[in-house]
Amino acid sequence: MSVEPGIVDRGVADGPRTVTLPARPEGLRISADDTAVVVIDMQNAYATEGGYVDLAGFDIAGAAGVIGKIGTVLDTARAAGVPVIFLQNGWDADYVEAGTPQSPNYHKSNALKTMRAQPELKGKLLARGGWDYELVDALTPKPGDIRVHKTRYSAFFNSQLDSILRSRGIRNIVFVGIATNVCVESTLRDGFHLEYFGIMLEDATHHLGPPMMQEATVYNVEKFFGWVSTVADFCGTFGQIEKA
Ligand SMILES: NC(=O)N/C=C\C(=O)O
Repeated sequence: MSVEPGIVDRGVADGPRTVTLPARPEGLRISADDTAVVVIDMQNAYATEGGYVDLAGFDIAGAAGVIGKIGTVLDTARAAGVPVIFLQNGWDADYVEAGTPQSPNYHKSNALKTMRAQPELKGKLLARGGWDYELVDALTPKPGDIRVHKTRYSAFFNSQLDSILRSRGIRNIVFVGIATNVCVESTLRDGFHLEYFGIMLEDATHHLGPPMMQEATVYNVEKFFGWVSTVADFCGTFGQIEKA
């Protein structure tokens, strides 16, 4: 249902916790009461030199730049009483959760491939309990934030995420994190099929691979799976809301 041209409004009640978030292709009329921020995989593995994607040969130069932006988004969300949910990607220390050679993950995961090529890294990459798996220091969760473990690219697959969101009445998910074109996009797409409204803050996400990967996901989200907004627009709207 769209009551104003250029605004998607599914009928949320007006009130001090309802905002119109500027986004593409339309603005979204949403309430802080049914919105959560989901932070995808801001772990040393993906955002710190010496972590998995760096060791696997990806360029992580741009990753550090999103950490501060995500911090700003999270401060705004917490002040507005919007739940903050951190996803952490990886497996148990014995890699049972990573799958056997019968799993495509065994063959496609660049972390598993890197450890097979460099056996001295075994047990270090994306293993729960280790430095690589930990969230970057600057984004340490605050009291009230929620952490969710995941074992595949989509945060909805075999995780607690869906029930955590449903039990809080969440309908809108604001996505930040790494990597735009892998775990962010996979999760936003699965969320679409589960009837969540997915909003990606484009300047608080970072891609793996060439810059066109960021552009491709922005295009996909805007055109097919959700909405694209920015840190300034999120903070400019949700920043006006006070905790209930
Ligand atoms: N967090 C991600 O987007 N991860 C991408 C690749 C991987 O985990 O191997």
